[in-house]
Amino acid sequence: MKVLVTDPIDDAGLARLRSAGLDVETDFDIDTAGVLEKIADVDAMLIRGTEITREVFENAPNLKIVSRAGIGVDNIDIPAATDHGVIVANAPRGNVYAAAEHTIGLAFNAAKQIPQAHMQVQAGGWDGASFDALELGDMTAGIVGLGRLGQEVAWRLDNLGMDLLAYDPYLGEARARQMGIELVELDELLERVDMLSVQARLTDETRGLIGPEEIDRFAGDLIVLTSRGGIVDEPALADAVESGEIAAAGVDVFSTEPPEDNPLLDVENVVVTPHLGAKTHNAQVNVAVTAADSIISALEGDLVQNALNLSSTDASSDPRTRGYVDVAETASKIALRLFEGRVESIEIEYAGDLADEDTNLVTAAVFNPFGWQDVVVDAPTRIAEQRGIQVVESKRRETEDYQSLVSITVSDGVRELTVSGTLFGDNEPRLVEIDGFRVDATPYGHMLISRNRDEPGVIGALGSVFGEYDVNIAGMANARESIDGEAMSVYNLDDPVTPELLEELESDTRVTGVTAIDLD
Ligand SMILES: NC(=O)C1=CN([C@@H]2O[C@H](COP(=O)(O)OP(=O)(O)OC[C@H]3O[C@@H](n4cnc5c(N)ncnc54)[C@H](O)[C@@H]3O)[C@@H](O)[C@H]2O)C=CC1
Ligand SMILES: O=C(O)C(=O)COP(=O)(O)O
Repeated sequence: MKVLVTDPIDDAGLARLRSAGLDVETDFDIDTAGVLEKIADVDAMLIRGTEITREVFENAPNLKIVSRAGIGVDNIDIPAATDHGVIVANAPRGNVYAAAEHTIGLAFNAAKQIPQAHMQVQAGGWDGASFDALELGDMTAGIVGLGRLGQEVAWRLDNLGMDLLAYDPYLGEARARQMGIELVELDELLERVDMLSVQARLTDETRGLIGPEEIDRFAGDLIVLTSRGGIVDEPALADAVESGEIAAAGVDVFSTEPPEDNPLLDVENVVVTPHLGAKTHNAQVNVAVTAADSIISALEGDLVQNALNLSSTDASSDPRTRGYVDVAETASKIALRLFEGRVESIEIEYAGDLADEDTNLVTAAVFNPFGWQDVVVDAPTRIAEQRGIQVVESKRRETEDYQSLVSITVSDGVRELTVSGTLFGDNEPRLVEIDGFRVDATPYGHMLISRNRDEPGVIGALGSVFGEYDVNIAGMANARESIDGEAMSVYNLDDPVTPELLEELESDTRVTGVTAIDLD
């Protein structure tokens, strides 16, 4: 069977593949177009940064796995892989220490202006007074994204004597407390910390998370970026360091790599490195071997420990639960978007016929919308609990109205919110309860959920606002608590919801809340 390797990896990984009897082709100069030319007879791909688009999966009839020798998988279209039954796997642990050390290295280099001083001395200069170094030990650091890498960075900063805060919407408070870290909202973090360290993964949610407004709000001196470009606005950061509002920055990752015309490259107090975080010998061996092992497991039909998606071949292996994988993921995504607290626990209830089935894959799907890199096919509950989120799974045979029902309840210990879904007729997903409202909504595409006072004219008024913004309503489900009480409307829209449209809907005093959710 043929494995195509499109990025340089340590020889240990290549040797592993060859010793398993696989035919290994390496082509490190290849781009996505080149992949398309070669992919027809390829069974597995081992990659790092090569972009793997939907088109690749569409033209790869034999492909079973794309294995990433590294952590970030933002270069792979995972939903497309899942649609085509292709497993996506990464190497989640192999380079974390290397990347954490690099983060600390960058922090010191930027704070102490070491590269600038080095260049001065090499050029014959000797003017220590021209540098204005920062001291890390007295600082409070704020970590955005307290996952594996964020936690390794936190541990090292803690040992330098720094106080620590973090922003991470998918981590339980108790877990952070165990590490001596205070979890706060992003705005508070920006106002309270001296050093900002960004270790979140790049997702639709984190892209542009730290934009010009957030850079402006940041009251500290130092920013370090080592997870992915695109999370922090580069021109705004460059301006802030150039003008001295922020003393220094250390940047390993860029929105486009290699960076082209990137303003960060022109600012003296921004120390840059060429995505160097993982490039230690140990890390390179680790990730190459892990990625190769995943390929061998997949091609031998064994469980792939580091699989990140529920490939449709797995999900379809049991037609009784297949449809519920999507229902559960959607219900979980909607619950997370609507819930206003921090999720400390999650209850997954299976009722009706589904209670008799093996629901492991359905449970794993519940965690897909959480912003974690490791999506938990193997042991979803254990991984959630490692992140400080309690999981309660329950099953009951009886349901009032449905053959099967999956209900997801998220809670912060005080408030809770439930979303329930089922399959109708020909496996058609339906949402039947959202936060106490009984609805009959089809989850797909651009959705908007509004809560409003149950008064005449409100729905018409909202409809006119959609019209004004040229957004067509494809479907709508309405539910209410009681006459004159609160009502909920769930819209399917042909067009995406813009921030301006949201603002206008919210400006109607009869509307108590609107949430836009994109499902594909
Ligand atoms: N510079 C380099 O060479 C390296 C970079 N990386 C990057 O680091 C990233 C993180 O890796 P891990 O920590 O292993 O992944 P992880 O999945 O363990 O951690 C990511 C964390 O981000 C959090 N998160 C998700 N959405 C968020 C949001 N909206 N706001 C704040 N936090 C959010 C998650 O809850 C999670 O705790 C990888 O995705 C990869 O892109 C990893 C290794 C080397
Ligand atoms: O593992 C990751 O996500 C990294 O960013 C490091 O990987 P790379 O050096 O780009 O292969």
